[in-house]
Amino acid sequence: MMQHYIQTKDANPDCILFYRLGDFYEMFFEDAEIVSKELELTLTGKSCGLEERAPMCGVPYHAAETYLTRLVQRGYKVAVCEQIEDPKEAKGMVKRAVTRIVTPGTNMDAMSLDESKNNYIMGIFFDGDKYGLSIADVTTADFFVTEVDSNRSCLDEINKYVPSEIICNENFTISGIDIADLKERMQISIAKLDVHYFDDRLAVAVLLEHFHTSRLSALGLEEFPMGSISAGALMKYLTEIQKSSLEQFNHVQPYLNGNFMLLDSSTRRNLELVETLREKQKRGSLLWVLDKTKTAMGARMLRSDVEQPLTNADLITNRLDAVDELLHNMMAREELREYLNPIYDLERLNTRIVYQTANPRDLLAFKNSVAMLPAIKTVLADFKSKNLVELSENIDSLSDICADIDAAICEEPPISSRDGGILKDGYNEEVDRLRKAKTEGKKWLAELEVKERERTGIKNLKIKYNKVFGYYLEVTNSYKDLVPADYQRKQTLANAERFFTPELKELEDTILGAEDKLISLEYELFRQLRNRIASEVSRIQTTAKAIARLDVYASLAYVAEKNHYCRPKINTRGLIDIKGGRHPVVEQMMDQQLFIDNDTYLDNKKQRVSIITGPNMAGKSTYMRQSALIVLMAQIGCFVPAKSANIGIVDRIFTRVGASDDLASGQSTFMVEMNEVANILRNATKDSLLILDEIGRGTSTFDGLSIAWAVVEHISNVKLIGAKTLFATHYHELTELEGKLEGVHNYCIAVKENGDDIVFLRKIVPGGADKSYGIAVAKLAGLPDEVIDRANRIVTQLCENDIVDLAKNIAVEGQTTGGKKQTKPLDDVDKAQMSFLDTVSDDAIIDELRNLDISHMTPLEAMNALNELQVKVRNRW
Ligand SMILES: Nc1ncnc2c1ncn2[C@@H]1O[C@H](COP(=O)(O)OP(=O)(O)OP(=O)(O)O)[C@@H](O)[C@H]1O
Repeated sequence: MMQHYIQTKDANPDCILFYRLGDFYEMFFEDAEIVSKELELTLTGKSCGLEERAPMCGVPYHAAETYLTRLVQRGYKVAVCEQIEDPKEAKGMVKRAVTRIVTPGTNMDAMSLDESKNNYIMGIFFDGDKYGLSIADVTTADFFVTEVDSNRSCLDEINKYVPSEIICNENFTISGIDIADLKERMQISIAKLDVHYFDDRLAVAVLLEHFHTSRLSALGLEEFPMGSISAGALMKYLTEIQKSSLEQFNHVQPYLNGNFMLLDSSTRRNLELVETLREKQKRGSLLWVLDKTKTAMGARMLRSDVEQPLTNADLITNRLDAVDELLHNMMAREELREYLNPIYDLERLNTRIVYQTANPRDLLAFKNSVAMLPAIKTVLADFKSKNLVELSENIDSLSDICADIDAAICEEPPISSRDGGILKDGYNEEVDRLRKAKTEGKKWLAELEVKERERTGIKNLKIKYNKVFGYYLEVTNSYKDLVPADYQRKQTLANAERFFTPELKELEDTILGAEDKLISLEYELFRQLRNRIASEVSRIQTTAKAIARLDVYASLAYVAEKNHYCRPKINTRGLIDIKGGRHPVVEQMMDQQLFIDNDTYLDNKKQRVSIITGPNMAGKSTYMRQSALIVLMAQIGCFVPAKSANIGIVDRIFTRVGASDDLASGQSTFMVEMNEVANILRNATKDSLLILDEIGRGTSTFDGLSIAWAVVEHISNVKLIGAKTLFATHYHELTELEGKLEGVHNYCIAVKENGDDIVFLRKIVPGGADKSYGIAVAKLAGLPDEVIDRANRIVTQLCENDIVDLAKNIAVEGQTTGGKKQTKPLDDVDKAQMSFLDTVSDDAIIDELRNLDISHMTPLEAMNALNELQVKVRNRW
């Protein structure tokens, strides 16, 4: 055995070997050490004919999947070695061989995985220029193929799918990203495969053969040569490690990035689409609000919809029509949701059936789920919208499969398919006959027990059974003397003895013979039934997808009704006009009545950029995110939290919000911010929506202000970008851009002053904010009075210093541009003002400057006034 173990391990060096021995899987040597450490199991030793005992660790057969899954989730690969019938030998001859390899991306044990998430494995083929990508979920049989041409887009795709495993060619790199880092931080298992996997002819041949076609165009892949190679390599890898064909993959979905709204990874995170930024949990995300699905399939589909909004107006409108119809047919919708409720994860059940791991209870669950389909079809028959009609057509009631399972499997079958007791009486004559023999045998045993008690006078004589000795007569020591001579001893215990008689032996043969035959016959019939269902894989899958889609529409309709959403109009003119918009998540977190709604208006012409000012905590971020989320929700085909909304389709949403860390570790917050801004400026188009929150905050005030200013100039310029933009800032100077740059307008979030305190009105109004109120907000937050007083004094000093600096600048500018010499040192505002006067020969400006009463202005007003003068001076010279 040990020799075979070592050979098998040598053939699978990167796997932990689960070696089946009887009722246990055993691991040896370093595998045993890893398993005992990771799973906190006892490490023992086994001699196995070796001189020294080999370190050994074991897990029971029935619990192996749980242990195996835990190892795989930690990034290990596990090879499972079992006894199988040797196809080369006569029937009944067995050998030990690796039956499957389980990797993070191919772990099908749905019990221990989050069913609302897909478990993706991704293939990447990089030729130094482009990335060919293929993405598969072994359990749900989703299979996507695409190509991207920049490392950023490749990273975005990885972030979109968050695969558990990536297989790639040797050349794979993403410049600027350390692959080891990707592995570590995103917990992705990455395997670089041998070059022959990615051989273009071989890989494409694997793909074509799998789909029984001779042309890539038949799969819609003619435009994806790189993606096809990656798909072929992935297919080959999966076939090899699963040691079986991939029958469930009967469909490949190529997609062009242009079919979906592009969301880069930071935007996906910032908008908290499927999990919150900080806690990384679903509660508090957009998905949390929208997901009222009843099935795991529906939950998965909604999640991927949220991550991939559409860009095609017709497709969006069709989805909205379906949601609309379900919204307005409340009774029918709720009836449908009732029917969806008991439906199990048909996609995962289907895969278990195909992989022959489905047990009798799985088939029963399958039957109970499928039993709902005719009722669903009946209710759907009254619906008229295109997508619902199509769904109804795609739902096969699968009544033949349901009838087959119903005829065969009993009401409460065991979990294991090898324990017997699976089939209904009357399903198979031979099963019925053997069952009778078995029950009759039990009756005979009871009769024999009574007879022997009477014959021997041993009152507590019992006929018992165990796996090692079979049936035996047990006599306690107190009756030992009454044991007749024809009893043959089988075993002696401390307080009893066990015997058998020829009659008991004969009975045992009949009963156990019947039992063994019955178990293997039941298993065989169960297997036949399972294989028959597996041959219908494609019908089941189409139905499962249609049910998932119906569940998504019904969930969106339910949420729209419950949360008072409206149907968005969709336009392709680039107009975004939201009246009374609300933040879908924030309004759920508070009493809905308390959320103050706001309008958003952006277009491709006069209203491209909104500069939004307002104190901290006023609601700027909430407002900007809500606008982005409403656009995104509309493009998913979902109703939106607003009184009315007209949404011009956007090709991308970019966000730059707050401080965030990124995969590109080792960079400062400001560096990350600038990287993201650079990415936006490079990739945004006139059809994009940009949410920029406090750009430039991470550096010194004047550098930050200058960067923010230049960014707005660049974005608003139609020749350069011209994207629709919401730009929140604490740099009030930026409000000067209104009127200077075409399409730029000021908005602020209103607050009311109440003595030293402020009241947040949360309403967005045209115009710029006059003050920043930072210290007032700090006071609201409960900072001690002495700190607040000190902060007020410091801010006054700071602002005055700024004014001195500014005045100095003006003066110096005056010297150099006006030609007059200025030698006096300048160290306060008055001096600056005087010296400035010396340099200026223009009477009008001198008068203006003289009349400036800085001491009665807020520091900011003073700065602005001096700024304006500076501009005037410059313009004159
Ligand atoms: N329209 C609204 N109605 C009711 N409450 C709101 C509204 N908008 C925001 N809020 C509340 O105000 C809080 C602060 O909002 P937000 O973070 O958007 O402010 P901000 O102006 O971006 O602040 P900062 O400049 O400090 O980042 C939110 O957490 C929310 O509870």
